[in-house]
Amino acid sequence: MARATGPERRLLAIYTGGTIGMRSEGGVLIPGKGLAAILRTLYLFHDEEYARAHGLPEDLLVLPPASPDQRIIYKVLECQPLFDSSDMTITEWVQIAQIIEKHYAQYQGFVVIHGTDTMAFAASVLSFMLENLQKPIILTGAQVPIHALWNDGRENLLGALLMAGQYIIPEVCLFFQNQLFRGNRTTKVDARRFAAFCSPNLPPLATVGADVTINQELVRKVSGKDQLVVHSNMECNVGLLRLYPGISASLVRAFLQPPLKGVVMETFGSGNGPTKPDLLQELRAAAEQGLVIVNCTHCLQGTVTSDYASGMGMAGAGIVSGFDMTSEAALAKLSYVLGQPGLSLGDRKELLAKDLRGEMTVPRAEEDRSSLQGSRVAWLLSLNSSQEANDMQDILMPSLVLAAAHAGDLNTLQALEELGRDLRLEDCSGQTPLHVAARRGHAAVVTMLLQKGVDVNAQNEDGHSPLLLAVRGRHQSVIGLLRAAGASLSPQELEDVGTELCRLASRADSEGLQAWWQAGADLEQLGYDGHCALQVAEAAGNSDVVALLQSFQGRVGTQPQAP
Ligand SMILES: NC(=O)C[C@H](N)C(=O)O
Repeated sequence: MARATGPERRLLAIYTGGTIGMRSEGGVLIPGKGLAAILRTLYLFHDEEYARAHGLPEDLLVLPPASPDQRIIYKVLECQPLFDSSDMTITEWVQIAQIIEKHYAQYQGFVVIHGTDTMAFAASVLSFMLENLQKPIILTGAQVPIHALWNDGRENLLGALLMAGQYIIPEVCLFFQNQLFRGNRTTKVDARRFAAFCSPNLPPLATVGADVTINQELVRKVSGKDQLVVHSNMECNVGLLRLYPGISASLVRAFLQPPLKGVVMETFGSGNGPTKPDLLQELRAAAEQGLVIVNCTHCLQGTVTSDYASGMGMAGAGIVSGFDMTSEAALAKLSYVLGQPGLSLGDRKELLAKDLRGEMTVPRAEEDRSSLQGSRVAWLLSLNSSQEANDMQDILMPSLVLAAAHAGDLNTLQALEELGRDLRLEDCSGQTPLHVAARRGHAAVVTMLLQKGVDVNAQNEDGHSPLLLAVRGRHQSVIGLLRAAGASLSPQELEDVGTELCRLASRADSEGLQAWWQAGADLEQLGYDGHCALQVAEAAGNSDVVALLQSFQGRVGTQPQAP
């Protein structure tokens, strides 16, 4: 973390509300206007003499000298209306991000004065909305109003201004009680004590005592050239579901209904949950219908693993591990990832599995698994001199090929193919590399495998073809590639498609319906109760889906082939 230089540092303090500026009315605290006026009267927050001597405009405040050769000059931008943060939503946080975007060039840092109740959510959302940050954005607030005699607001706000003014921290942070945290790692843990926040799975970026101690290696590095990108398109239909002992399948089903598009599921311990088949079936069905589920532990510390039989892996491959993310960060990430336009379901899950803004610790083994290049492959391929080595290659090769297909690792597949390895190998469950690549939506790998002449309609042990897996993953480009290569759904795969289409229609899942149509399914097939998807969509009032289905009517067999 570089120390900021220059005689003047300009900051924008965006005041959104919260206890820090509240006043008492009728015995309760309500957001209070005029924070800048209060700060102007406090010497620690404004050096009037300096302001006059330097002819600073009326709306600027200046801190007393923090170092002999530097002044921090700031402006308080008061939002209208001011909020108790319990009332804030993604809409307000998008507005804050847009304010930052508008003033980004003018200021060297930003402080967001915010209520504490939802501050961890706000910090998490802002961290995903603001990509390629080169300047500090520091959220702070208080447990007690700043004008009270005994309060934490003064210390917190002054600390946030000093950190934003004196250091170049290219992150969304939260400053509270002398600690600077990465914002998307925080959670509020105390309703009354001044130490209201903690960062359970990442140490603070900085700690203030007699000295300011910076945890250099934790601070994210600035990438010099990249422009700030503000992602305002955040998906609001995301939710949080906390599992508890005895939770019923019907309750889970009720919660997972449209318009919900993604859910953070808080599970027990290291990512475990009840193994009741009906509950798992609900989760599996929802995931298959395209609902994105992120598994986070409801423990304050620790990470989701796959150590137990009761792990959520039981519910199927549809559930993404949130590792050690807080629920606040997971919800924000889900909202960001689902809000990104033009991505397939597989792409979205891949993004969720990555550490995007320092919000989670991905175990090293996971990272390694996603890229097979490097020492292990090189080692394996170098073993070509002895019979023993050949035997070893024969044993390991199918899983290596499948793992490369899973990771979308085209280079490794090409290397293996050049060495004469058979890309049509299947594993013990009949899964071919094409199945795996189709399921994950890796269009480049699918193209390469098709060019090598693999069987486009190969069936795995469950009788599933690569096309069906691509449909389930809603990977439209892959569906197009497979269809162009002659793939078609088998009568067995189409057996109960009517019921599935009705479910998709009831969930307003246009993407899912489109995938089936593209794969050649007849969308007029009736479900188990004799209704078709169009009737279900009409009854549910899903007008977009009705329009989509009507546009497909009478077009069976005319679906586009390769893109
Ligand atoms: N301490 C606080 O700021 C709590 C307040 N209810 C808020 O979140 O706005």
